[in-house]
Amino acid sequence: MIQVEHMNKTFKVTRRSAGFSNAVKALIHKETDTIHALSDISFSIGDGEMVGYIGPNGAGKSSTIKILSGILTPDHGSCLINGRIPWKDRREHVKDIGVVFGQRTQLWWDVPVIDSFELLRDIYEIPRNQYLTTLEELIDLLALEEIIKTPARQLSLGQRMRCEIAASLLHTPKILFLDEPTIGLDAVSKLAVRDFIRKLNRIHKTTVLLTTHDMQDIDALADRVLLIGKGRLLLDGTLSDLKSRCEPPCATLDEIVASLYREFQI
Ligand SMILES: Nc1ncnc2c1ncn2[C@@H]1O[C@H](COP(=O)(O)OP(=O)(O)OP(=O)(O)O)[C@@H](O)[C@H]1O
Repeated sequence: MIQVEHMNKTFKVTRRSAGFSNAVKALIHKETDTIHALSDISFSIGDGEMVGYIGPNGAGKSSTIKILSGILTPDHGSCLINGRIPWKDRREHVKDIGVVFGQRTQLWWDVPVIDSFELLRDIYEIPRNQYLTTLEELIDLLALEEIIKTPARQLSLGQRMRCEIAASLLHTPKILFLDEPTIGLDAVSKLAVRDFIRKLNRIHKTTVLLTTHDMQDIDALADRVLLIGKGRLLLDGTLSDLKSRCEPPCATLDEIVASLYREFQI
């Protein structure tokens, strides 16, 4: 169970003007701007739900995932995941969650993927028998047999993403956070990733929170959608709720979402 209440997050950034003299001035007198990444965000997600978290660039999606993963601390508000506060109970919390950031890797670049998996087994202290059973299932479902002995740097993006997803699940977490897992993937790889996430949810009842700009991911995977814009939660409903808000002639999900972004001026 994920419970987020009145969560706020700001970032302070140093204001910089172009030119050498301004750079010198900035060394002496720093001016800062405050970015309101998240403002009063509340939602809850039940066990086994698959929820899409959508919004335009800079809306606050990754900041939310980082807070839920325990990487960032919010300024105000509460967040409880399976009864734990992510950034305070990090050691225990990470055993319950898997995280995939589509734009980053958790695999060691120069070693065969299987060696990264072994290292993760040590880090998560996964009992060997449990590890071997999970690994066998992941190799099968994600078709990793042919690529598992290859160093991550030699893999295509689609192959690497399948390995990233496997890496995030070796410790059989109950919750999976996916931040743009299909970014840059070709049609075949996207379908493989979507198919796997559906199976994972069906077989293991894994809770999935998915951020993406690909509305076909949402169509294929999300039972429920949270729409965020400028750090505020604007909609929480099913995909049909979302579709019903758009006046015709919205034909595609992209058009529906674009019209919602216009409606909410985000
Ligand atoms: N470490 C940081 N320092 C300063 N500002 C940040 C930092 N991380 C995020 N922000 C700002 O917070 C806001 C929300 O960013 P966030 O990455 O959460 O958005 P997002 O919805 O994931 O965007 P995208 O779809 O482009 O990935 C943006 O204005 C961003 O510039």
